[in-house]
Amino acid sequence: AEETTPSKLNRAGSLQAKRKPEDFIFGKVIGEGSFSTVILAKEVSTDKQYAIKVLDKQHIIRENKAQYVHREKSVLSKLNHPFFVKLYYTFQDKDRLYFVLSYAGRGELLDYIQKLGSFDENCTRFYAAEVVSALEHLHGLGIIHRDLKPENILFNEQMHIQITDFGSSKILKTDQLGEDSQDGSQVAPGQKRKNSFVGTAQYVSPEVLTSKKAYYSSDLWALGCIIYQLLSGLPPFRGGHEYQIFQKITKLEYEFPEGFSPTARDLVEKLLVLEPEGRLGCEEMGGFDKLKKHPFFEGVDWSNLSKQKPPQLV
Ligand SMILES: NC(=O)c1nn(CC2CCNCC2)c2c1CCc1cnc(N=C3C=CCC=C3)nc1-2
Repeated sequence: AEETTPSKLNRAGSLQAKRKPEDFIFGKVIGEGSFSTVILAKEVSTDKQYAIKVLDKQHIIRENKAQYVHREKSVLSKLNHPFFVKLYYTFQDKDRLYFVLSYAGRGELLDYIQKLGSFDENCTRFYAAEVVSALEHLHGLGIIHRDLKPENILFNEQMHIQITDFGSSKILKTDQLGEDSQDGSQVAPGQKRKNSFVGTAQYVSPEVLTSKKAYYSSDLWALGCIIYQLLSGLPPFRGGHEYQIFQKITKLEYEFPEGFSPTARDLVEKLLVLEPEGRLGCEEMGGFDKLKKHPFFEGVDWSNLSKQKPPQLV
């Protein structure tokens, strides 16, 4: 009998044929991870472009990374928000796993910062607001990104952000009663845990460096670094070598360039706080509502950012 294509229920609960590699024409490589390659691909039947993350099964097993792959898939499957890359399909063949993700065609925020030198206040306000809105959604799902940086903030064709790369994210709580889905150990909601992962030097928070604990507010620290970098062109903590950067972070050794606006400075100073519970936007400091009310965000309409026309990047 002819082989029937296996099918499964999609998000909307309708039957969906399982995709297979032959359904796509693979093009250029757009990203390389330690155990994944991201390839631009076109679906033959729809002509739609996707970013397909291809993972080698043997390599994942050899490097004992299966738990990270499961975590990334479970995080991506939970995420259904305009400011995150979307996971459409997953399938596998004998040697590889395939994650079919939305393609953010306008590339990385980092490229625009480097091309323009820095963003003006209006563009910084808009895109910082999109990142805040994205973090509010992510933390609301009990997920920490843990490696937020301008390279992982992409733009779609409409120039709205698409946050990506959840290979190093952490699920602090699932919908069940605080059970941590990765290894089944019980983690009370909001409680922190020992972790092996450390983010990218310039954006890693002091607590991850000293106690290896992941907090929701570790992403707020990264937000502070990103806002500083949007307005000044460079991240606040810099150095020739990682240990020099780490030293400056743990000693909160950074300064503002001439002309940095006082309102923006006040916001960055409220995010780059050594104690995680002291950062504007964390629960202990009034949560995201308090952060969204900061004077720097005056005039932002938080209700429909993804529907607004982004300011022209100048
Ligand atoms: N690791 C990933 O999941 C991933 N990696 N990339 C490419 C990386 C390139 C370096 N900076 C971080 C992203 C992607 C994804 C998800 C899905 C995804 C969707 N669209 C793009 N688009 C790009 C367009 C131009 C240049 C780079 C990426 N890229 C990705």
